[in-house]
Amino acid sequence: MTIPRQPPLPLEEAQARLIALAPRLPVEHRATAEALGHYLAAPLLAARTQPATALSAMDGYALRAADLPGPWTVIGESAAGHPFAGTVGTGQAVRISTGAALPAGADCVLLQEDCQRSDASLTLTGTPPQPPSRHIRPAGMDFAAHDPLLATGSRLGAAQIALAIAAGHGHVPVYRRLRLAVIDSGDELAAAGHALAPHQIPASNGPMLAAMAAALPVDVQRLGPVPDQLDALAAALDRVRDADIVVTSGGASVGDHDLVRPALEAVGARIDFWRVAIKPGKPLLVGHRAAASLSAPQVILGLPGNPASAYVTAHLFLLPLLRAALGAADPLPRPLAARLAQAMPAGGGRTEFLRGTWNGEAVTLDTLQDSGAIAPIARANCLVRREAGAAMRPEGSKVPIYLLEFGGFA
Ligand SMILES: Nc1nc2c(c(=O)[nH]1)N[C@H]1C(S)=C(S)[C@@H](COP(=O)(O)OP(=O)(O)OC[C@H]3O[C@@H](n4cnc5c(N)ncnc54)[C@H](O)[C@@H]3O)O[C@H]1N2
Ligand code: MOO
Repeated sequence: MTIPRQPPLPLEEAQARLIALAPRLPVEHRATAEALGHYLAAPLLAARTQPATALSAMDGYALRAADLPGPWTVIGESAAGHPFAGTVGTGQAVRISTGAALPAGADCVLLQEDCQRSDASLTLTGTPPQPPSRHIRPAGMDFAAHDPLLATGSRLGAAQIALAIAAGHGHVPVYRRLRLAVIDSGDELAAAGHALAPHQIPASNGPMLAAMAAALPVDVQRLGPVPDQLDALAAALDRVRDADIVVTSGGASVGDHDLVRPALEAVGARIDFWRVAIKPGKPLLVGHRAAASLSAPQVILGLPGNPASAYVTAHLFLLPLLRAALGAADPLPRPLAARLAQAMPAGGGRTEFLRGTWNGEAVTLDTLQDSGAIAPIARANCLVRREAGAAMRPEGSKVPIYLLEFGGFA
């Protein structure tokens, strides 16, 4: 099967078509403490009220605001985890610590710095709290039972895990971990750490792509480097039949040894589209094939071999595909506006993603934008977007940038 030669797709259309192919993974109930990086498969409602009862926010004395300015008689203590059993009556106070339950009858916490205690008697020496309830956290201040807390598709980071656990959820519904196969291909490639002849280079794309996926709940299987032979590539694709998603790098272009497309056809995959109007990354290839062991067809993403092309297309296509399959509500990278520290030359025929450095105020473009260069992608902390045919932008103009976090680890 050959695909008709069509013009490269516009970026947004290609991204939408790829995301529409994302396999939906089965839902599982995972221990919340072990769900870091997963996306919620259902909305999370509070299963309890927090705090369940009014608590003191400070160390001091719980008393009745109507009794101000005192004096009081201290009748007991409420410590965190050890509430006072009785009721605070007129002229009475209870010693209270931060996080302890406010005793019945009390509606004011006086800071210990603002009073003086001698045995059971307590007198005001400073300013009473204004309003009197200032140091009290009312029941339900954080959330109440049945409150919606996190929407479907929210990602569980440290704070979201804390919230889910505080809201009474020991387990959360998430999609199961995704199986990703990463294949390096090319006769010139040698596995990391091997001695190299001058015509060889280390296969760096596979480890790079695996590292980019590692921040997501993904199990990565790496293969290769696979030689530029149709049967070797087809055999590698056969070995990864059980993966939810397969990503290759290299061999996606028009050269005599660019065999990813024929290999996909040889293993019965359907090509969805080939080539996107972006620089770097034009020869991107997308296909899929049915697999008996999978509930959804496997998606195969053929990234270009040039390291900067593979890196940029992984940000624009691979990570969004993984996020979509894992249930993200918002899988595409989101740009922010940054000021150019220098003029940006006019754009060419494709939408470009230039390697740059943003210092919090302005963005500087790398002087080396060759898609075969790895040093600039390691220096960059952002990609600067330049539309096809864009006019020259003077220094100080606002341009869209995509932050790369820590070398793509986000
Ligand atoms: N006549 C044309 N030539 C090329 C075109 C074109 O339209 N017409 N497109 C160019 C563009 S754009 C790109 S991008 C590259 C991509 O080609 P491939 O995806 O087929 O990649 P390869 O040729 O296999 O490799 C390109 C380059 O990258 C190095 N490479 C490959 N795999 C790895 C790896 N795993 N780790 C590190 N480096 C890797 C490889 O050695 C090559 O130097 O095609 C242009 N050509
Ligand atoms: O698209 Mo290629 O990635 O320009 O070098």
